[in-house]
Amino acid sequence: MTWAVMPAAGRGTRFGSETPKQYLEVAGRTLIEHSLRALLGHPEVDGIVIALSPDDPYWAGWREMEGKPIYTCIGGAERADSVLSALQALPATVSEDQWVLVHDAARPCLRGVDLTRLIAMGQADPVGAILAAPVRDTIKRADVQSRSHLTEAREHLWRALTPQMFRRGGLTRALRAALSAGAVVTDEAMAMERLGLKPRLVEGSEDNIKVTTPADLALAEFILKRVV
Ligand SMILES: Nc1ccn([C@@H]2O[C@H](COP(=O)(O)OP(=O)(O)OP(=O)(O)O)[C@@H](O)[C@H]2O)c(=O)n1
Ligand SMILES: C[C@](O)(CO)[C@H](O)COP(=O)(O)O
Repeated sequence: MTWAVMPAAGRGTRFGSETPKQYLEVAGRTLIEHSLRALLGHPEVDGIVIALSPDDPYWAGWREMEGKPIYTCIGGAERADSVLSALQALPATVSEDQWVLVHDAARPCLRGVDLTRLIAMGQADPVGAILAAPVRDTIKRADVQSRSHLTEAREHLWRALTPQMFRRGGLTRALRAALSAGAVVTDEAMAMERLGLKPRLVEGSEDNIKVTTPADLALAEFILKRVV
């Protein structure tokens, strides 16, 4: 069985709305509620800790959903700080060896079949696993004038998604080490990679999008009304 943590303390600056994007509504629910239901509706997820911004007036105050407990904590300045805060706020009954899923509140389109595959492959792996999507476009590396000067070999390029699944203790130690070294850590796998560990990439659905800009919100609505 697994627990989950959800970084939901962002302000959505790239989205540009007064209301933080995780509280915007699509297909009848807020993004955070879609993301919570995708996790807590899965039979192998036992409960969740959500990291919220300290002055969050939008949080609905749920204490359970789909019969699973919801706890909250205060997030931090960066996403990694929020994830670490939520890991530390997990119940004491969640042991150091227990698997934990980290999923963005801003990814409302997570499919149950992808979560099932991630949990199965992650639990069989010595390091852990993340959902990811193979890159389908040609990738260019640009110079300072935004001119293309190199084309990356794309057969080994993936886009990292969430959830990302690691053992509570190992991920906590990896994030603490990265943050105390002042490293920029944009996902959990990066913290593990810094320690020389190689998380398993588990192919997930292309439509498990992260809502970052208004165009993404319209796409999320289309996806949620059709296939998820
Ligand atoms: N200090 C932060 C920053 C982000 N997040 C969360 O991490 C997820 C992914 O981050 P992102 O899409 O970058 O959200 P924001 O930081 O809100 O967006 P922006 O960078 O445009 O401000 C989101 O669910 C966001 O709420 C968080 O918990 N704590
Ligand atoms: C964790 C993540 O969603 C994987 O792609 C991504 O790194 C989050 O980046 P953001 O800039 O915090 O949205």
